[in-house]
Amino acid sequence: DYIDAYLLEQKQRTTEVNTTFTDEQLAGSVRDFFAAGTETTSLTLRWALLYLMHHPEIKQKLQTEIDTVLGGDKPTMEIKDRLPMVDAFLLEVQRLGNILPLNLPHTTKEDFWYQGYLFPKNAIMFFMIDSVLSDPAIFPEPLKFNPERFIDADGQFGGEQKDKMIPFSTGRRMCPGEPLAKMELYLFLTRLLQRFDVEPEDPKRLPSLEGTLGITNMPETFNVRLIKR
Ligand code: HEM
Repeated sequence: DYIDAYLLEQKQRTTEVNTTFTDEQLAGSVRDFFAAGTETTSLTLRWALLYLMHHPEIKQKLQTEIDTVLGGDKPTMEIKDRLPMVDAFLLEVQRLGNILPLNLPHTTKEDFWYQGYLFPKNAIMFFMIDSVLSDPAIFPEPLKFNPERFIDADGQFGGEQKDKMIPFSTGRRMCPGEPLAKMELYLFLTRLLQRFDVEPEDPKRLPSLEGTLGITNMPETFNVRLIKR
């Protein structure tokens, strides 16, 4: 669909001087979508599996919610709002899994001063997502895995802490894939927990929750048992 829309737009701009709708630009955007769209969601799901193994009581809550609302029906976007615990769990996974803690690099287009510091033109800057997601002033007990922090007084997905979550960054360059990523995470997790129990290979030796920091924050390789329900 994206390529179709792009090619149509390109056709309408054939007479435009210096158009950015070039074949090279199209190849670059498609490559970006693959790079930015596959590793991110799969990495988040790997963190989700780890937290499910570490918190069987939360897994149980999620399965009860899913069974009560869906029974055996397929999850759809229409009923998503009726699964607040699923949303809260995924957001807490995004907070502690924190897959892009350093964000992506940005460059200053011109010199500017901020709080007495000069940021020269062409400086490479990282707006650290981690400085927000692990801030105890925003998220009390930030190291504690606690999806309920995103459940409001009415038992719905909401509350102040939810509004402070920025795993997709903020501003004009924030992730354009946010709606797609959220849809994928919700559909995948809900269907998985509806069909399978997620168990560690050895309950006495749970896989580590320590991440390895590169461009992304990646969990160590681990095994998981998926048992048909
Ligand atoms: C859990 C999943 C994802 C997370 C946490 C995530 C997070 C991010 C972050 C933090 C940025 C940098 C924003 C900035 O520079 O301020 C970004 C950029 C981007 N993301 Fe995502 N992303 C996810 C999934 C996706 C998906 C599914 C797609 C598309 C299929 C996507 C496409 C992009 C693109 C194209 C950019 C670059 C935008 C630009 O530079 O203007 N992302 N993402």
